[in-house]
Amino acid sequence: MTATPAIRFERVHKTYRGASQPALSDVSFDIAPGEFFGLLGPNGAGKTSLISILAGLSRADSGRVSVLGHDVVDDYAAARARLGVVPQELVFDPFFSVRETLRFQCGYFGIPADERWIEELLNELGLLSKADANMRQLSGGMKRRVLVAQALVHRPPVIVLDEPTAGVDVELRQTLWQFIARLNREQGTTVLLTTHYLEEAEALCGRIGMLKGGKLVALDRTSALLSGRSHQVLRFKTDQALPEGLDARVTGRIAQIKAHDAAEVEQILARLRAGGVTVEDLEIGRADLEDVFLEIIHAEHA
Ligand SMILES: Nc1ncnc2c1ncn2[C@@H]1O[C@H](COP(=O)(O)OP(=O)(O)OP(=O)(O)O)[C@@H](O)[C@H]1O
Repeated sequence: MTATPAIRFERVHKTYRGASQPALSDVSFDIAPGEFFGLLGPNGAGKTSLISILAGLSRADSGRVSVLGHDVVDDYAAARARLGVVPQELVFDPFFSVRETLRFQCGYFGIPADERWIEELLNELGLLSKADANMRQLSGGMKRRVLVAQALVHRPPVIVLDEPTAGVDVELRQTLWQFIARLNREQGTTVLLTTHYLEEAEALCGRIGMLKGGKLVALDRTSALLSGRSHQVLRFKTDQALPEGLDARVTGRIAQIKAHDAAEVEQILARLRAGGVTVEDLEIGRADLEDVFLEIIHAEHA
């Protein structure tokens, strides 16, 4: 018998009132207990809609979603108790202190406040010095740390993070990921993450699903997604315009061009030379998740 999935999405459909296109269309996949799973997709792909349905904040038109076997509609309280959700938006009661906010959250789940765990969360997330400050006195980054602590205070076996590092500084990103990775490794906590930082997803997630226009267009182990790309990527800096017909991705001064083998690398370099393009800091690397992502998202029939 296979284990009950930590999260199961079964044929989930959702069309918002007045919308011409469905936000989610027949989305089905499972996340196993203990997985670190990344949900990726461009703006408007449906990631937040799917997470809102999972968290019981919104209803699917059809299909089912469950958390450790508990349906998020029919068995809402049991499903919600097993889930820790870090939402994208910062919403708080400004009159509570950080510590009160965390205690209050325990009350919401009908469990007594576990003071030792609250101290540990405050410590791990760098919030100890702010524990008695009112929420309204905190910076945006500090508020985001509280959101994470709030999601974890009832020790959920499954945590969902919706773009937790959008607009946060490098230090918080590192603190947050070290802590979440440790929960995943040591306690077997299942993690579902959405992010626009593909290097984060590549570093952390064992498996990745990609949504596009409300449909699941890729679902595989991160290593398989990366190794499935046989090509390499030429990266360099230049101030000049590239010759016509070179399929390059250009970001500011940095250009990236796909090459399938050494001969193609030679050809590309020859064309750049012939076009009078001076290149700096040339390197040849393997395709990264961003290349895979762009390839899948831009695939005509995906
Ligand atoms: N409350 C709503 N009412 C109407 N349409 C909505 C609502 N929420 C989302 N949508 C639409 O549903 C689609 C999916 O949006 P969703 O926010 O789920 O995407 P996303 O992948 O989370 O995007 P982002 O990366 O920008 O956060 C979009 O077309 C969006 O405009």
